Amino acid sequence: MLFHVQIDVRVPHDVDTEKLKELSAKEHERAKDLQLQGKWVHLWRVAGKYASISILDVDSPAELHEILNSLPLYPFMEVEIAALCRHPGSLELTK
Ligand SMILES: O=C(O)C[C@H]1C=CC(=O)O1
Repeated sequence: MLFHVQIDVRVPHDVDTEKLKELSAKEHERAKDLQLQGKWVHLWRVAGKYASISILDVDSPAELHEILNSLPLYPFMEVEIAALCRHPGSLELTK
């Protein structure tokens, strides 16, 4: 199942800079693992924002929830999700 996921990161002003750096590094490691597993198929920065747009390919909404919940920066994230299905005009060149 494909999901479009928009993540806006809202970091509270009182978060320690070093702690934030550490969480960001862990976040990128986790994102890398999920990409290598084929779960996180697109990861794009939204230009000019601390935000991203992603496509995840997971087995269920429950798995998506589990993955998002496992992200180190999750406590600071606002997440918008849309479930995707094939558009009838798509050439179906990808799965
Ligand atoms: O946008 C960020 O850098 C925060 C977070 C969201 C996805 C990811 O890999 O890191």
